[in-house]
Amino acid sequence: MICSICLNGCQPVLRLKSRPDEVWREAGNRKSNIDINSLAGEYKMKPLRGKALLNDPVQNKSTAFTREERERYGLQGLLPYSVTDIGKQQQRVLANLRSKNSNIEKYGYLNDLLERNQRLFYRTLIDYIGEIMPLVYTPTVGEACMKFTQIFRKPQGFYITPEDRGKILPLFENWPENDVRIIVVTDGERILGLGDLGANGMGIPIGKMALYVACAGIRPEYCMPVMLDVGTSNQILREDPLYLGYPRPRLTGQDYLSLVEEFVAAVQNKFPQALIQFEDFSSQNAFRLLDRYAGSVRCFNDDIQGTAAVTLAGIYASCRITHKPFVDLKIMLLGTGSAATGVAELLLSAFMMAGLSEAEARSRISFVDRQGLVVTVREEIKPRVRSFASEHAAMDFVGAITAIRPDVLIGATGTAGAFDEIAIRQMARCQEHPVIIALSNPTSHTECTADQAYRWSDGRAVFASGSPFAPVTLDGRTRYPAQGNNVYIYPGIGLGMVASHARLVVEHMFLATAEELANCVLPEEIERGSIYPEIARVRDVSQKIAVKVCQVARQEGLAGVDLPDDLETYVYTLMYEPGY
Ligand SMILES: NC(=O)C1=CN([C@@H]2O[C@H](COP(=O)(O)OP(=O)(O)OC[C@H]3O[C@@H](n4cnc5c(N)ncnc54)[C@H](O)[C@@H]3O)[C@@H](O)[C@H]2O)C=CC1
Ligand SMILES: CC(=O)C(=O)O
Ligand SMILES: [Mg+2]
Repeated sequence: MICSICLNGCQPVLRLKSRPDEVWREAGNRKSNIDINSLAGEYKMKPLRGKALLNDPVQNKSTAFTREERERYGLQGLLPYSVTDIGKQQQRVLANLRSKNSNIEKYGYLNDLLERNQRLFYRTLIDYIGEIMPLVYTPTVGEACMKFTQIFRKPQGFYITPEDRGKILPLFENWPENDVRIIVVTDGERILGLGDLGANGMGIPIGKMALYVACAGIRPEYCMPVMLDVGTSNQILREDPLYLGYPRPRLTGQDYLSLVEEFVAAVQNKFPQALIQFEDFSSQNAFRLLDRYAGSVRCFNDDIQGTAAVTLAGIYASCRITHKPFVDLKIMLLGTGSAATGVAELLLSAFMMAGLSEAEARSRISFVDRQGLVVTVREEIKPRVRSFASEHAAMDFVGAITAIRPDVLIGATGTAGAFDEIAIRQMARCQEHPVIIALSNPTSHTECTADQAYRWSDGRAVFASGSPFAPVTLDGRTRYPAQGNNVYIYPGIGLGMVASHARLVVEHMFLATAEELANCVLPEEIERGSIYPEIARVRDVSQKIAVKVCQVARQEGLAGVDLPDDLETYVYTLMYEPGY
């Protein structure tokens, strides 16, 4: 019998909700010195009774408390008669959810559910990930951030402002958990393609964390969303009487860097096992912080590195549709920010790993910005982009497509419509199956829609986008766009880091996980033109990504524990599976 988790023949007994150490023993692996209970051990719960128990989102089961539990915990009279199981509760949640008129109402309802009954929230998110992910993540999270001041109900996550300078470490004592393994931190300066949203950007770390739990089985208590609220350059927000953030102009320069430094040092001190995920920083700070910390601190930047891996995976998978060898590809990037530059740098390594010289590899990658093709004769070029500048004469975007004839076009601009009809038609003139990856989020900021990409390429494009699009039927044939989003990478990276206790996150992890993600795309998905796995399989994917991270950690001598041979089983045993 094939296991529905790993799809490779492991015994379904692993699905049982045994204690992790029992599962591990069952797997027959005794080669490790790992104390599995310290990694995935049961969460120690406070003993609660009565109303306090019903009001505790971690322990609450609401109508699922059995008669015996109702008696034992003083719940009689506090619940309606019927005892229901989690499945029935899910049906009620779904009926409620689907009755809402707008996505933002659904977002609010789901947030309330999380605050009421954490296990029911995560179980439902996992079981209905395709339907619910767009409501807790892109695109709805973008709208939620824009409306954060109006829809705010209950504080979640941890806020740090310049007024906390010098006392971040003691402030961490206020966080209810001592064992934090993953921190997603933003300063709110580049929230999706929406710009500087200041403290309203807290929706992003919260949404990313929910997906860590749902997509990779990271235990909720290990997760800490953080807002480094250093002010905002968004004057409209600062002047909004309902604005909840630090209502000053954004901290810059040394004042900014020293606050981040204090935050990172405090994390090392208080939560030494934590992985820090930098998220939605401005491009300049994103690179600055990554350069400063990647070599010494367990951290990565999701927009630079997670996005690069997911994009590289999509490019690898596209070769199975276009039947072109990866080493022959020419890739054009629109935008020269964090995401595009991260993609170019990982692609460079991937091309070189595939046998190209550095010069040859660089020549396969071209950048276009608002001024057109980035060419060597230009005076002002961003330092990280300069080495990719093309030898061509200066020309506009469509001219560059015509001259270079890229196989793959990637948009990371945050600008709606940046792939217009002329550009897509030109791609379709140059290539039988142009690969178009419109990374920008949320949907309102995508470079082009799925419908546009298929229509303007006469149905021949291979299309993926950062936010999800429904299938498109054109000339009687249905096309299935894929979602090219770092959600396929970062949760697995986090799980792999939790599993391996690796000291650092290194580039090989992103190269290896990109390959693995591409391998996860099933033949039937390739057949229908998708370059990413169906989102419903994201937990299986994250498990495989985590295994790759462990393998790289072991190969590079970075693992903090002696990893066992059977990494699939080991990683699986660490994954939180919500239920009663
Ligand atoms: N799908 C995914 O997993 C991810 C998507 N993104 C999305 O990518 C977008 C960009 O993110 P970052 O690179 O971090 O932002 P960024 O602000 O660092 O870079 C955006 C770049 O696009 C350029 N640009 C804007 N409009 C343009 C146009 N019409 N033509 C040419 N260049 C243009 C800007 O000058 C800048 O260089 C955002 O919308 C973000 O949501 C980012 C990370 C992951
Ligand atoms: C997906 C993501 O990380 C972004 O759009 O910024
Ligand atoms: Mg991001």
